[in-house]
Amino acid sequence: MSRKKTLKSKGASAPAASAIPASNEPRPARPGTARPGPQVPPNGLLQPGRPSLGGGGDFYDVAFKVMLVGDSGVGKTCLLVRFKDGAFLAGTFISTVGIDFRNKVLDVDGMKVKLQIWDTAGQERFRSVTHAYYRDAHALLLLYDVTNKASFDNIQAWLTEIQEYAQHDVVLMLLGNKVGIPTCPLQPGSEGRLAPGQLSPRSLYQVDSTQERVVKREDGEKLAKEYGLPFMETSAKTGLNVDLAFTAIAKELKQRSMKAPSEPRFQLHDYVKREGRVSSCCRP
Ligand SMILES: Nc1nc2c(ncn2[C@@H]2O[C@H](COP(=O)(O)OP(=O)(O)OP(=O)(O)O)[C@@H](O)[C@H]2O)c(=O)[nH]1
Ligand SMILES: [Mg+2]
Repeated sequence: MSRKKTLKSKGASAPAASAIPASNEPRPARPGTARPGPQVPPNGLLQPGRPSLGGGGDFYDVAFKVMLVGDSGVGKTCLLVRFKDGAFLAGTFISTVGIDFRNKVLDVDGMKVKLQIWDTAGQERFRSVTHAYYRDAHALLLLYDVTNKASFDNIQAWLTEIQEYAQHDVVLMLLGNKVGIPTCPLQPGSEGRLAPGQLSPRSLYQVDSTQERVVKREDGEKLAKEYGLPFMETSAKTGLNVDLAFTAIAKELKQRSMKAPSEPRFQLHDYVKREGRVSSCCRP
């Protein structure tokens, strides 16, 4: 049985996701504290306007659990901090111990959608801790680092793990992190897209740091296509596509949770392809 076939069928015709009820929310762990797996949420949407227990009193209509996974050092914690606080954790790399979570409420087409985002430790020694959390995740963001080939090569192993521990209908997205926004002159209003002829060939593989890109965008796209996954390149440092990745997940989960959607079905793949910014102009 090929992985491609199995994983493709995971995302295709998934049933409605079950939302997390406010009363069953796990309480926030102290940063760096390993905790046992949370309770399985029962089916059903939340009552409109229920306050969030773990999110500082934010109001929301529906809540979902999202998990960040991938090798140690790919930028999971930084991606979450960028999304939650709009900041970049530069400086010394402090590896996550166990698991931690942050909440953020998004306005998705008039509905308050709370994402409870679990930041897992990428280090092998914490794998057994994180396994316990997969089963309740509604969505997974699987990251690799475009400056670290091993982190890309390990994606297949992560997919096998996801297949083993996550729900069959989990929403899954592949992200290549640490890409850069081009530094050459931009056309007005074209942030992230460059005018033709303004880049040197080196810029094709630009990253947002002094590290060299070793995983081409095309390789990420190819792998994602092979497994039927939506794909984007991101930068926790510059914020490139970070909000978009979480918004896309929130839109997909919200749509799935609605019994009889009034609007046309949300197309996750098309959305990220259409809205995603690229880090080089040399690609149509
Ligand atoms: N240039 C650049 N550096 C980044 C980016 N994201 C993270 N980093 C750096 O990469 C290192 C690792 O980032 P983390 O977010 O802690 O990595 P992690 O995936 O959470 O690692 P674990 O907690 O060990 O699983 C840190 O030094 C960050 O500053 C990015 O988008 N661009
Ligand atoms: Mg971390």
